[in-house]
Amino acid sequence: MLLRGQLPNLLPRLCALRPSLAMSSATGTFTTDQPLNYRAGARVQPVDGGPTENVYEPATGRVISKLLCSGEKEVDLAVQSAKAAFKVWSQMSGMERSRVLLEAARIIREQREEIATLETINNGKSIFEARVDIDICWQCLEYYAGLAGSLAGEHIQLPGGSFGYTRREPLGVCAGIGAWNYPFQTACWKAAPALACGNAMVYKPSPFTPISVVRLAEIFTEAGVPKGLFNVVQGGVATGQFLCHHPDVAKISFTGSVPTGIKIMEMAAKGIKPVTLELGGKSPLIIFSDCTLENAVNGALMANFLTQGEVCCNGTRVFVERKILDVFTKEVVKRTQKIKIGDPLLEDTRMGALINRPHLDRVQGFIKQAKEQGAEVLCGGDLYVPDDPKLKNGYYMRPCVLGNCRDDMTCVKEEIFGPVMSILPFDTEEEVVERANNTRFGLAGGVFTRDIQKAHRVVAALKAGMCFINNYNISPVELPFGGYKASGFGRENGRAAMEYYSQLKTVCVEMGDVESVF
Ligand SMILES: NC(=O)C1=CN([C@@H]2O[C@H](COP(=O)(O)OP(=O)(O)OC[C@H]3O[C@@H](n4cnc5c(N)ncnc54)[C@H](O)[C@@H]3O)[C@@H](O)[C@H]2O)C=CC1
Ligand SMILES: C[N+](C)(C)CCCC(=O)O
Repeated sequence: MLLRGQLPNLLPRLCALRPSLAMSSATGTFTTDQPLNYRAGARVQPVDGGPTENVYEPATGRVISKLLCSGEKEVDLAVQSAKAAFKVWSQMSGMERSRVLLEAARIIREQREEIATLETINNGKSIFEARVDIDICWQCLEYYAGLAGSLAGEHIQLPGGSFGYTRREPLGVCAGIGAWNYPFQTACWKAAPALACGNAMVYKPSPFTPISVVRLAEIFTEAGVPKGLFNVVQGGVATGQFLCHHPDVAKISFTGSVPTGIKIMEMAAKGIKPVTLELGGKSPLIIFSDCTLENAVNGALMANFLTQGEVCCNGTRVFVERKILDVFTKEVVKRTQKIKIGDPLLEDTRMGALINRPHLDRVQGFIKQAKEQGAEVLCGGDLYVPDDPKLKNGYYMRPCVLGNCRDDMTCVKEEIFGPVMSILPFDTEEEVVERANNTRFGLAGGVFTRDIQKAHRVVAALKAGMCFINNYNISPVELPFGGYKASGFGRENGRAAMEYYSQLKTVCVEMGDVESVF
């Protein structure tokens, strides 16, 4: 096999030693040479594996696997495998599909520690957070299992005893393309509603985080989906393009950056395919002086520092009413300085490593530019070098709070996708709503206040798809999630997602004779 010999120290082969993974894994030990594509119910190497990419452990900078990018032939085989499984799965009742999805949820729950560990090793986020991510995944599958049985149309009476009815039908083979910040979760958010509606899926994770999604594919098979219902192709731009252009792909659900989202939409336009786009953001978090300060501070930390700040819906523009600017800022800085950075597999770590060196450099570049434009670094922003020698090549930085910010600064306008919070004072509600909406993005927004009328008034005025009152960045799977404006369209989670993975057929039934015009 191609990978044998390329990675001399392949022990422990944790994927192979599954049940004991959680116990035996430590930062700096994991490697795998298992194939990372999944097709027709099994791990496979791509038939036309193109360029090889290194897969890294962000905590140490070590290569943990090699990725073979799938070519056009492999993508086609995955789509054909999905097409065959779709024939079986789409004919099953919602209740039958529900049982399989519930079993998948159960297995994820059972293997929570193992999956969270894989996620931490490949993404760099803390194990504490990864466990929460995995909990959201099984909850998502449970939720859509619950909805699968109630997918139904309407009956509409027409004159003379005639009637019509609608059927909610699956679309066919759906393509899922994901980013690297929530690898397993993004796949679940797409697969759960897609499969509940009777679709099949070919999923392409980010080439930076290819590892955990293959476990999801194995779990679906173990749970009893027809072989080929959920396939994984690995690769970057070219593989994604083959998938989007494939004539048998009926829908594309994409999570990633705005520029790629535009390309996805262009490709979808050529094939008249529906798309769901979950894109970037630069969301506002508005702190009024009548808030509960401790909650607002906690909310600001939640809004900025989960997953090293690599979160699309982060509230990175923190607008603070001037009256409490000093006390809020002091408290936020104090709490930010206390965040424990380091080995993400340690229980008490709360911030791990950023995804890779180029991204860390990019985030550092934003901070440098912010300083040049007049922002003041109130804390952090510099590289963090852990004491543990095995972590010395990891991609760490200290979470950063920027003061003295203005709306026209780059750090306030552009998505940084790193642990960088910008604090902006405001004086009136009217002013802050206008400034909050003055962005091309519209993914999320938040408000902290004890005045319920003001809270509802402000979120009603925010041009954003996901708004929080007195909290931030929690993810109940029952609630639809998605953006306004350049942050995309379509929704994941909640009942709404069922709309985006099904199509409506109308059947008009004549009970009398045909009255012809001719
Ligand atoms: N709204 C949301 O739910 C989320 C949005 N994001 C956004 O994603 C970005 C960071 O993620 P990245 O992986 O760097 O984004 P990206 O846009 O570079 O890549 C996302 C995915 O698209 C694939 N891809 C890239 N070019 C493609 C092409 N031409 N055709 C088909 N596929 C292609 C990549 O391989 C990857 O799997 C941030 O802007 C962030 O805001 C990230 C997570 C969630
Ligand atoms: C889970 N949550 C809400 C923190 C983030 C989900 C969206 C993303 O993939 O960035």
